[in-house]
Amino acid sequence: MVEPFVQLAPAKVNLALHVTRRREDGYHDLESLVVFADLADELEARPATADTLTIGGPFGKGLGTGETNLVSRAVAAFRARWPNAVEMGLAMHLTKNLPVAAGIGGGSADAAAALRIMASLSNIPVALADLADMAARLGADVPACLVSAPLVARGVGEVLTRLPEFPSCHIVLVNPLIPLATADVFRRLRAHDNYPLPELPSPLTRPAQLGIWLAETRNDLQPPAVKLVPVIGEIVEELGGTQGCILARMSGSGATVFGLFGSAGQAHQAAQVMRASHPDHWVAAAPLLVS
Ligand SMILES: C[C@@](CO)(OP(=O)(O)O)[C@H](O)COP(=O)(O)OP(=O)(O)OC[C@H]1O[C@@H](n2ccc(N)nc2=O)[C@H](O)[C@@H]1O
Ligand SMILES: Nc1ncnc2c1ncn2[C@@H]1O[C@H](COP(=O)(O)OP(=O)(O)O)[C@@H](O)[C@H]1O
Repeated sequence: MVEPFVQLAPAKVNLALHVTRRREDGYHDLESLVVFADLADELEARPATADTLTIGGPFGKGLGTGETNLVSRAVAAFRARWPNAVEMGLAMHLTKNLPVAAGIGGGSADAAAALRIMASLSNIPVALADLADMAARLGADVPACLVSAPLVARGVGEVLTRLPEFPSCHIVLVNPLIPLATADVFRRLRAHDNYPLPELPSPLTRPAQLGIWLAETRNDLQPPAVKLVPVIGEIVEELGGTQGCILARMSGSGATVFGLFGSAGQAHQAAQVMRASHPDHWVAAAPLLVS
């Protein structure tokens, strides 16, 4: 049996997300502090006669394996741009551990993982800038997911500034398992020209410092999302009240809510509290990826 090529597709968390402008093309410019959790989908690839995709894992059910899947789209985009770079076919298997349409970029992370696999198997050198360009065409969050480390994203997500250092933090994610379409949330947004992110402290090394900065920021998509799914507001309040929680807020366009903690113990305790009061929600705790 040939060992598969494996890439993790970590969950994205928008610690802050300011919507700064509505553009002519209908999209919105954002400024977002984006981090990634040590909690991921897993993509495996084995040499095969043709490209195929199978899906398993707790959130794999109902997710199409055809050309609408972001993994298939990423592989097809890579092959169209560099037709002879990867000569063998690839049997891919996606283990879907992250809820779908949840504001934590699972699909985008899967696409980025597929691009990483293709680039690592390529027999010609692929410039990172070309890969990032392809990522941006697959989806607004895919360039950030290629990096999977703390960064500030601007534009619709294609202008990235990596952060040189980031405090060691832990995160709790709670999702009520109500999928929320990004387009619906933007459609409900009333204020389109909010102020940009304040300047980050430098160096940024302590969770408390991050907490002070985050208190000056928002997720502008949270109010419209709460209108569509009111339980998001209740989760923010409850998670925010758990011991040691620096900040609770919605990620992306929702419906996942994160709680930020300075220690693993506090995060696991908060996760237990949330599991006990919401046995029907998805609850996970993990460290943030900081390197
Ligand atoms: C909001 C964010 C923040 O990280 O995360 P998610 O909630 O999706 O995880 C992303 O910008 C989401 O990016 P992505 O998921 O690729 O968005 P798309 O599917 O392309 O967007 C669906 C629709 O939402 C609106 N949209 C999306 C992004 C944006 N910057 N402005 C918009 O107005 C557009 O109407 C678009 O047609
Ligand atoms: N591999 C994939 N995993 C998840 N969603 C996918 C995938 N491929 C395509 N999609 C589609 O992308 C949409 C956004 O999914 P996802 O990235 O999980 O959410 P979000 O953008 O809210 O973070 C879903 O509605 C889903 O139908």
